[in-house]
Amino acid sequence: MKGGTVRVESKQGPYDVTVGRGALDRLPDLLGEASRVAVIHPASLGALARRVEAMVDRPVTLIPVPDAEAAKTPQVLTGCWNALAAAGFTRNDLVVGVGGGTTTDLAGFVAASWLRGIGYLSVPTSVLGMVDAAVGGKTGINLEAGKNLVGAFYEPRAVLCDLTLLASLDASEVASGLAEVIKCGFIADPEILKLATADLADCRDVASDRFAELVLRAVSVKARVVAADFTESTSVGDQVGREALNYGHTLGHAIEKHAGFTWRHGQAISVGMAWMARVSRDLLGLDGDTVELHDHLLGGLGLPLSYPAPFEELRPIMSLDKKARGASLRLIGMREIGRPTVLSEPPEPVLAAAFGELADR
Ligand SMILES: NC(=O)c1ccc[n+]([C@@H]2O[C@H](COP(=O)([O-])OP(=O)(O)OC[C@H]3O[C@@H](n4cnc5c(N)ncnc54)[C@H](O)[C@@H]3O)[C@@H](O)[C@H]2O)c1
Ligand SMILES: O=C(O)C(=O)C[C@@H](O)[C@H](O)[C@H](O)COP(=O)(O)O
Ligand SMILES: [Zn+2]
Repeated sequence: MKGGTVRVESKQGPYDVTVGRGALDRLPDLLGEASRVAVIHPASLGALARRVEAMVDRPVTLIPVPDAEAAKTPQVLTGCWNALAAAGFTRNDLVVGVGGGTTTDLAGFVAASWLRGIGYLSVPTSVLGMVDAAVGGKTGINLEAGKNLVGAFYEPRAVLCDLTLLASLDASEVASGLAEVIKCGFIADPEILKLATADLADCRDVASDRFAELVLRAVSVKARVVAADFTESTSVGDQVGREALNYGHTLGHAIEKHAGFTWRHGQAISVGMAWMARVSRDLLGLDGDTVELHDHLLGGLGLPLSYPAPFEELRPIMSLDKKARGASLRLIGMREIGRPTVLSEPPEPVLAAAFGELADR
């Protein structure tokens, strides 16, 4: 399998996510009525941004932004708004986000907020961007206080996942994106876990058929989940909607904040999933083999399974998680593979002990 198209039928959809080598060639057909196009990209991907500019037959404003989480700040957001104002962007114009998940989160929010919403086209260039961040309409920025605290649900008109763009990505970035793929396997698609178990090295090869199938499967999981619960509002009792995609993220986001946003998102949620597997074993009866499978797959992909800080320093940060309600912590746990569930007000000693177990491995 070398690629394919997944349709996202969300509340603001429908739109297509095109996965494959050469997917970027579709871009000129997706410009619609735009009089102008802004290309928001990390400065380090300037050559790619200029390649996109050359594909556009109308005025283009290139907006370079910092790399990684440094892009997701109020200051950078303001800089993007000012660039659109200077170039006279109007309601029919288009923002194109070209970059990893940090860039597409930022660019999507620029599009969502400029004139209360203009067209947005997403060109993710990292594994994580393709399998998760660019799909499903969560856009936004971080604050000093924590991850993704300001943003909007705002869908793109299309997502172009050109697998050839991944050739220049570091191995650690590939692994970071695969953490979200493994997450999709645990919450909704056991075939992902089988594909990964069969050949972990092949999973990390962005030119392999196995890799392309993993991307498509993860995008399909995300499309199904957001179609059923776009604004993350249908979890009832221990039944879980879009919040399932947050498996491993309560601790993961706390680690990112604690590390001053120097840890990659995928690395942080890897620790978060290893932790949640243990919490789920202790509180939801998840079997030991599935806990082991977390360690085997995540560790085997080169992802971390522990974080070097006392749990007491991470726990207060977790209270700012979007799933929390008032003083009550709500986690996404798992009863078995494919059966995520909401875990409300989990006993604190269990949380601390599970974290200690990771350090002792
Ligand atoms: N909106 C969502 O639903 C959603 C989902 C998952 C993650 N996220 C967010 O996504 C972000 C993480 O995304 P990420 O892991 O892509 O990080 P990133 O955007 O920081 O990209 C990782 C690094 O790879 C570089 N890079 C990107 N594409 C490249 C390429 N083709 N060649 C060489 N280098 C390249 C980037 O410049 C950066 O240095 C986090 O902020 C996370 O919170 C959002
Ligand atoms: O799309 C979703 O919903 C997710 O939760 C996907 C996550 O992988 C992603 O990291 C997302 O940005 C987390 O969002 P947040 O609402 O917890 O900030
Ligand atoms: Zn994530």
